[in-house]
Amino acid sequence: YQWRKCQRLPKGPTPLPLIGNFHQFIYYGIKLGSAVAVYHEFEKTYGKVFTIWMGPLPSVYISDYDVAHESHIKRANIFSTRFAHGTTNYIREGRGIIAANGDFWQDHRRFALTTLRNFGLGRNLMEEKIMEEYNYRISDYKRTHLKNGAIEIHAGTFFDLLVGSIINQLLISERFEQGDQEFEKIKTSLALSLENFGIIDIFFPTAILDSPLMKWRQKKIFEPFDFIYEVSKRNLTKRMEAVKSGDHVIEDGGRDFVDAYILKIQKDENSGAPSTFNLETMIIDVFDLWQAGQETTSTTLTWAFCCLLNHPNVVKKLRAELMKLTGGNRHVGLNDRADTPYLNAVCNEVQRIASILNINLFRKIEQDTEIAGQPLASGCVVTTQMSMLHTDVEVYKNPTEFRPERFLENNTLEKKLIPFGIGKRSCPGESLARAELYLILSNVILDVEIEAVGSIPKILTSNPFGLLRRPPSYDIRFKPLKV
Ligand code: HEM
Repeated sequence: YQWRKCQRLPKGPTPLPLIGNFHQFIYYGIKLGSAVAVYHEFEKTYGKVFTIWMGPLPSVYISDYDVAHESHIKRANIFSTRFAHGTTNYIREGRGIIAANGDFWQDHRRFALTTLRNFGLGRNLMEEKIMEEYNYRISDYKRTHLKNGAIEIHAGTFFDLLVGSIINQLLISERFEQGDQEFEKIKTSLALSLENFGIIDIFFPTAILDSPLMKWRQKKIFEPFDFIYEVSKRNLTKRMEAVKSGDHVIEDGGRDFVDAYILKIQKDENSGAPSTFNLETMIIDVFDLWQAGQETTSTTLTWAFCCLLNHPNVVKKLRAELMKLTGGNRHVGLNDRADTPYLNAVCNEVQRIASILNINLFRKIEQDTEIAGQPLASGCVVTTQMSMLHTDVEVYKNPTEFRPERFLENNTLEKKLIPFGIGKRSCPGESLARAELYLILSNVILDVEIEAVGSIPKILTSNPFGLLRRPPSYDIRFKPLKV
């Protein structure tokens, strides 16, 4: 069966029955030190589209931009079904946005995009919200973490609180404060989960991962998801009850995502039409948006400042551009984007170096087709592996080097940089994430001098085989700028 199936799939290392290519993966993993290095090793032999068998399931990896474009955009109808097995489907059970498919997915993704856009995603209102949280967080840390006139903070915690509060304000108009027990519990359990998260969590059916057989690892892996779900459920049920009792009045389309969702539930109920919008699906949608919007952006910002601490020359050039633009008299805004070529290049290079997903989310192929002249059998899963694309030596010379100038020297590179994925399932939070990265990075550099507390963190991930490529953990000092 396996041999026959291989004939209808792109070439790849020879799989064994049941275990597929796990043994080669482990061998090369030990030898080369990271999942991305293993993929590149296979790419050397089999080309930019190849198959790796994850146990009995064949998964096809694409590491070429043109092939990704051809499949995920031009033939989006075949390449847009999410493969949501394992932990991806835990709690969600085909609901929400990340793990849903078909009409449910389309309705909920469209609703999320429209609602977030109405609340200013990609517009000035978004900038106001991000800057308000940024200014609040800086003044709060000035109050609690000032040492010899400088703020000393753990970079990851600072960005977690800042980004977590931005998305929380959008969803439910609440900010997290330092020392918030719930937030700390989410973050510590999420960190533990991500450290233990492995390839089996993507490919094993949810029923097995959640069965007594796997009890020994469930607490580590599932705890944060259970907890985030419980917190969302409690807060959203409270809001729903407050609306019913008249304690919370929704005016002018509401002030946040949850208000807009409650209006949508009421509208659908009144119309009597069948609807998938209710309290339970609201909890899952919020659960998805919060998780997808918090860890990703915070991780990227932590990578950004790790890169900048290692490259004071880049900070100098960046600050010179921003000072020239603003005269040091105002903050940088989203309308400045056309006038900040160097800052734009820095943001691009940060996202390339960070490439936060070692393993991108998968799509499922439900009909026989072909890809780059190779057959693709129904039943396999496929993904564009951005972690490979962004480290392709043919596109990015010395890919491990942080050098924003490469984007200024070659304007075709930006098109090939796809940190938010490609096609219909690409990230709906892209404009929010881009705005956060642009505004926070530029305004920190404009406002303060940055310094590592202790030794400068190396630009190296702490978990080269995890799903999320986590940045190093480090403390940073924000010192008043010498004029
Ligand atoms: C730097 C920050 C971020 C990065 C790098 C990122 C990256 C990604 C990637 C690679 C995907 C998968 C695309 C695919 O299937 O090919 C994705 C999906 C998704 N992202 Fe993001 N993301 C970020 C921030 C956000 C934010 C801020 C939000 C929420 C406001 C968000 C919400 C989502 C959702 C809901 C999906 C699932 C989309 C679907 O299946 O239709 N992300 N993201």
